[in-house]
Parts: sequence; C-alpha cells; structure tokens
Amino acid sequence: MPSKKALVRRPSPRLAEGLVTHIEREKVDLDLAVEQWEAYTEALRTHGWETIEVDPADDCPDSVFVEDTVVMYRNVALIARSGAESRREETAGVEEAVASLGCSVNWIWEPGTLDGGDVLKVGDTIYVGRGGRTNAAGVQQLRAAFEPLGARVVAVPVSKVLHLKSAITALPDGTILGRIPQLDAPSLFPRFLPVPEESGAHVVLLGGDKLLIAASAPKTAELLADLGHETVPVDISEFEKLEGCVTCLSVRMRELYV
Ligand SMILES: NC(=O)NCCC[C@H](N)C(=O)O
Repeated sequence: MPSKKALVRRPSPRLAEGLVTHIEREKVDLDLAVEQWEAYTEALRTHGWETIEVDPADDCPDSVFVEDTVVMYRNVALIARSGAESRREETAGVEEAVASLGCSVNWIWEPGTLDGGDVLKVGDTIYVGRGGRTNAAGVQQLRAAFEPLGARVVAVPVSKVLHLKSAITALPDGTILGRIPQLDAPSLFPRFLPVPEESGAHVVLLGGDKLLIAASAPKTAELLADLGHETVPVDISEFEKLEGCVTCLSVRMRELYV
C-alpha cells in the first residue's frame, strides 16, 4: 500500500566527532546542524511525508545519518551492519522503529557488512555498492533478502567515494544523476545525466516531480528545473562536512501495510 512515512533521527550532541574518510575534517557547528536538521525534516513534512523520529542515539556521533542503518524493499526492512564498527550500535533503535511500523525485519549478519548509503533502488533494480562499507558477503545477503521478492540486484564497485549514493542517485524516471570521475564503472548505468556539482548527484524524491537537493548544488538545481523538475533546496552544510548528503538524513517508506 502506498505510504509516505520517513524515518529521521535527531543529531547526536557528539555529531562533530562523526567519521570522515574521503575529505578533510572541518569544524562542525552543532547548533547550526540541529537547525538544518529541523529545516530538512520540515521540508519532508511540507511535501506530505509523515516524519517518524527514531529514538536518539546520543552516544553515536553519526546516528543522524539514519539511511545507513536500514534498507527498505516493499514491506521488508533489512537492518544493516556497517563496515564502520563505530556505527554498529545505531541499529538497535532503528530495528524497534521499523518493527513498530509493521515491517518484516531481516538482518545483515557477520561476516557481512553493508551501509544503506550503498543501496540505490530504481524501480525493482537495486544497485549495491561494494566498497569501503559494504563487502561481498553483505552484497550476497542483500541479494538473498530481496531477490525472492522480485528485485534484481546489481553490484557496483565503489572505491572513490564513501558510498554508492555519494556518487549517484536517480530521478523519478530512473535516470541516474552523478559525476563520471567519482564512478568506477559508469557504463553499468543505462541512462546517465552528468551534473555540474558533486553534491548535485544527490536528490531525494519527494513525490511527483519534486526533488529535495542540497543548497550547495545551485547549478544542478537549475539544470533539473530546466528539465521540468521542481527543486526544493535545503542547506545541509554541517552534514556535508561529515560526508553526509540529502539522502542520508532519512529513510523513506513507501510500501508499508499499516
Ligand atoms: N548515506 C550517507 O551518505 N551517509 C553518510 C555517512 C557519513 C558518516 N560520517 C560516515 O562516515 O559514516
């Protein structure tokens, strides 16, 4: 059944200690981050999404990046097991939240690792990045969880960025957005639109032609508006300092049965 619920998680007071892998560490302003998070969740609500707050995980600096903890396909929630050990405690609260929403719950088990940021769904195709956070066992377990439900899982090597979705996301029509230099194997994607800014590779589909996009990607927003999309910019500068992007701050749930 169509649903428009989105899991979100309030930033931890320890946000500034979040992991940084591919960029230089910059000072994070926690108060500004909280303001930006509130504006982000408000933008979801303005566009018809009910936001559901997962219990905060104040001891986990990266817990605001809730997308990494779970992958939804239909009514099934696959609880991730991060390739970054410091992020593994984050899943307990998320597991409770998805169970209380009536999802069937499944898990990535040791030795598998997988971050939700490595998983991009385009219709029934699920691209999964095999890289720093997601290993081969994680890919196999994702396949075993979702292929029986009708998904086609396509594994993609990722070595230049943190997650697959640091490099690409998809428009409502399935066109992949991204920048070729950040991809190991761009030819895997059938319809590809290069964007002018790195943060322009990330959009959240709000419904219809509406796209949430980072305020740091104004040229991409212009390009997408020129192609007939309505863009909704949000400033997420404090999360970008920790390699976060617009997708990682929520988990959209579109096919719940409750
Ligand atoms: N899905 C995402 O893009 N997640 C961003 C995670 C950033 C966090 N600092 C991390 O390194 O795990």
